[in-house]
Amino acid sequence: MSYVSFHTDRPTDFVAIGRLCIDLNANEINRPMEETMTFTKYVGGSPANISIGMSRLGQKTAFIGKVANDQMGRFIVDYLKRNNIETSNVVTDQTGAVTGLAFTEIKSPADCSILMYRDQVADLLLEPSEVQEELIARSKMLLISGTALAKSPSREAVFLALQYAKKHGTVVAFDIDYRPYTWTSESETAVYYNLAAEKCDIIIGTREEFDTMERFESNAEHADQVTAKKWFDYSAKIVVIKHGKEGSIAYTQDGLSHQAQSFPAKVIKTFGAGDSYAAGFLYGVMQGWTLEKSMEYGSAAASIVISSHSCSDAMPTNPQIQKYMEQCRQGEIATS
Ligand SMILES: Nc1ncnc2c1ncn2[C@@H]1O[C@H](COP(=O)(O)OP(=O)(O)OP(=O)(O)O)[C@@H](O)[C@H]1O
Ligand SMILES: O=C(O)C[C@@H](O)[C@H](O)C(=O)CO
Repeated sequence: MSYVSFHTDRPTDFVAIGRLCIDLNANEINRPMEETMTFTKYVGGSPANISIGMSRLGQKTAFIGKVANDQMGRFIVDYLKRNNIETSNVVTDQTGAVTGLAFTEIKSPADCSILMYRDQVADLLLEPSEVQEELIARSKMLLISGTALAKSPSREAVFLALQYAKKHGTVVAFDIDYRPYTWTSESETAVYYNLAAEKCDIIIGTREEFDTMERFESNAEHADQVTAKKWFDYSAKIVVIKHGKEGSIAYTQDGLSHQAQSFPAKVIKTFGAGDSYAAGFLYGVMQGWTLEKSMEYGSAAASIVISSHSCSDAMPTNPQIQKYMEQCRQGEIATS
């Protein structure tokens, strides 16, 4: 059964709005940042990673965002183009803003963190007037990502994009993507996340991210079902709650729940799991697959990415995911 219906006649499958950044991933892994000397540069930012994932899966993909007018900004745009992502709505900042940097610390497969440099970043300067209505109108799905709601004018740009999506019947997916360092307070986060989630068809987040959204509500048990139910009174058709290695659960308007286990992985670092999961899952939903199959696909994509050094560059293609799933079935891949 299909829980969301798409305008299948549209030329663009998927458009994401939000941040385009740089990841600098530690080359010397299994040690603290203090002892890390070299890094490899990749395109980063959760919605950028998801878009790259969707494009690798063969979806006609576009991006709405803002980059710095410097070498890093040009590197990002060039990488998107090389990955067949339309950049007609990627605007170049003219105010001297910089590119956000995420330095990753990989102390162990289970203990990774990100050190962010995000003062005066270009991605949060996207103006509402820069969002192309025409692009959203010709896309089947719009993905919004929580971090873009953290500051004006990017916040208003995302709300305008949501308005355009409603007007044109574009399906909206919301990846909560909570990055505390971008926000002023948890109360501010909860208010804006709720305002955005009300307008979305598919909401994806971790248990902890939903807890942040529920700051002003009573869900003392942190019950996934209680979390999901609230959104069906607004626009949601699917609510996905992720539980790391324990897998994920999706709830649907008809009161059903759908579960997925995680796949084995030889984990290098855990970040990027959520982005690859989102790409694989949303791809499945767009193909009209069952939620179980879509979640399984997302979980396999996540295992591939966390077994790799990068997030964006490691986003898998369909043959890679299918091969990985088969190898897991044959018991050829064991958890590290
Ligand atoms: N250690 C792990 N081993 C195997 N699969 C994992 C592991 N961690 C996460 N995953 C897979 O990735 C999916 C999403 O992971 P998670 O719930 O950690 O999301 P997230 O917190 O948004 O990720 P991120 O670390 O990128 O922010 C899980 O549902 C699971 O399938
Ligand atoms: O989201 C960020 O800004 C950092 C990401 O680019 C990084 O790849 C990651 O954390 C993936 O979720």
